[in-house]
Amino acid sequence: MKAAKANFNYQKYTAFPKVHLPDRQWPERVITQAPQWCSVDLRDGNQALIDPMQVEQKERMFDLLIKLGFKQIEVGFPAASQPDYDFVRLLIEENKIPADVVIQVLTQARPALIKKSVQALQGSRHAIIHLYNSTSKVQREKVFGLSKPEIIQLAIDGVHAIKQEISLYPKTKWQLEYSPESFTGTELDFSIEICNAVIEAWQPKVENKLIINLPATVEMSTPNIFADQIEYFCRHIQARELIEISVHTHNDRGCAVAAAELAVMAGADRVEGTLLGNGERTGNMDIVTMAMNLYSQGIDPKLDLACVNEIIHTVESCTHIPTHPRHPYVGELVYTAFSGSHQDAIKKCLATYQENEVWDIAYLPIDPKDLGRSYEAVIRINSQSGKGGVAYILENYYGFKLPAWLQIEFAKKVQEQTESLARELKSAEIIDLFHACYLQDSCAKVLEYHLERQAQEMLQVKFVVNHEVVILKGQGKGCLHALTQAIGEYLHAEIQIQEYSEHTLGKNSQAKAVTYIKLSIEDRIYTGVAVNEDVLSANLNAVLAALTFELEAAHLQVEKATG
Ligand SMILES: CC(=O)SCCNC(=O)CCNC(=O)[C@H](O)C(C)(C)COP(=O)(O)OP(=O)(O)OC[C@H]1O[C@@H](n2cnc3c(N)ncnc32)[C@H](O)[C@@H]1OP(=O)(O)O
Ligand SMILES: CC(C)C(=O)C(=O)O
Ligand SMILES: [Mg+2]
Repeated sequence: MKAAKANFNYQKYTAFPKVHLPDRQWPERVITQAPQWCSVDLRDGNQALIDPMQVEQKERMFDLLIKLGFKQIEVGFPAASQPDYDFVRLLIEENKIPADVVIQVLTQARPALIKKSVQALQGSRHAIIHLYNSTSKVQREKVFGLSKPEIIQLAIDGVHAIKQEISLYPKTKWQLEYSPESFTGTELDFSIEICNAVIEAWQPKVENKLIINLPATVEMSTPNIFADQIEYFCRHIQARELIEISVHTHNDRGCAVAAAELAVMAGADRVEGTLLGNGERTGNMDIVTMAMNLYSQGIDPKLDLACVNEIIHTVESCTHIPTHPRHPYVGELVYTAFSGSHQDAIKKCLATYQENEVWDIAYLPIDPKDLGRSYEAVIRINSQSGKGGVAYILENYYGFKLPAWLQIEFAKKVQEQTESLARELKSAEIIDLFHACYLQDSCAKVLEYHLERQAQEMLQVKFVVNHEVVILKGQGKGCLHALTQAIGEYLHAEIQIQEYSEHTLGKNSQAKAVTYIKLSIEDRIYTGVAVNEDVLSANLNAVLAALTFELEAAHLQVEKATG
């Protein structure tokens, strides 16, 4: 794209006016149930695409929306394009609309377009015809060149044209949705005036309510101001009991979800949006995010969003718009922690979490498993990670429960590696590094041992050093003590056991034992890790592994001295 010369100048803009509503009620309200959702993926989402969907793609998207549980779906703008018209016909003629689902189509207030839209819907059981016209000052004055009464007349004429067309198809249950398009840029009292005129022209009934949809066609203010607009509208519109208030927010300021949520607190009954937020400019309100926000508060979102991968796949294949890896709830990276303190906190919380208790895990607003994500991706290791994350990987994927001192030691080696490679280390690379550091085949290992319990433990142990068999004998308070005493004599050094722990690696009867040991000779520290079917062998091998280098050096000295 060729860059235009920038002319960054905030003085070109002015603040959006506040709504005078000193006794506003919405800030004290909480959302306790899901609104009526209406998907506009197949219309608003579609009209924003570089290549609008073909009938086959629309079918796939429609099937997904049904699967997720949408009961109202705006399926297109049938007067605008042939694929949109054909798709509506296909849904009706091939009986693809479930009995509890209502389709909706959009039309401008122009007689020819209304006629075609109603024709497209003929034969449907229940349909919502969605009429819109722009009402904002800028649109009235600069786009339409019409006065306020003329704009009202345009809407009224549209309602009458719809009434006339639908009278030809009495078997269909017709519902009207009216949108004063560009509501956010419209004087509130004028929005109310035009909607009252539409109510009077349509004459809604309790059993067939008129939907009045208040769009943030362009998001122009903070969400609290939008909420004020909605509450003001709800309090002043006539026949509130005969209408459903719907909102349709766009994301120009990045607050479409927040605006829709506050609008529901302010009295909206219904919310229009798209899956993952595709739509004009910065997109429509993302229904997945808003529904998951409800879910995360323990509220039934009335949509089943568990099949996240299918949602992403279908949306991407129909829109050709990739999903951001940090997209709320569904992005590839949103349940992943790279940073040390986050990993540590997640690891500690998950360790104590019991199935079916209220979810309360640091840094994870919901359980990734609810959306089919595994914990595998939760903790990933790069140079920002700490011992907690590394320990989590070793314990959860490979069964090694490193003692705290070894977590610290090994995390340093991991960090050296991530820094030198300047990238993430995959879990397989972490276990490889662990093997390379502590579990090398070349470590000295016991061939045979004999242990006799007398006043002290008497140990005889046979192992290979520098390809030669060495036999040592020692005694002590336990086998480890006996072995370090025996090796100490061989090395002419005093060996101290600083740390020791062991656990089983795995859960079945064939589970192996793993021993972690930290030894010291003077101020030198030696770490040993060993895995064996037999706990005693694991203990002995851990000591030998820690001291392999010293044993090899001492063995060479002995060889030299004895010729
Ligand atoms: C905020 C929204 O998302 S609104 C929905 C917008 N979606 C779309 O526009 C997608 C589909 N639209 C289209 O394919 C085309 O615009 C069509 C087929 C509907 C109409 O096409 P055309 O008549 O050829 O062209 P165009 O859209 O430029 O028409 C603009 C005219 O319609 C008028 N108009 C625009 N909106 C409306 C409306 N809601 N009600 C009545 N008249 C309207 C304009 O004032 C303008 O009138 P003018 O010709 O007297 O200047
Ligand atoms: C047609 C209307 C509802 C619309 O899409 C908008 O105003 O954003
Ligand atoms: Mg829109």
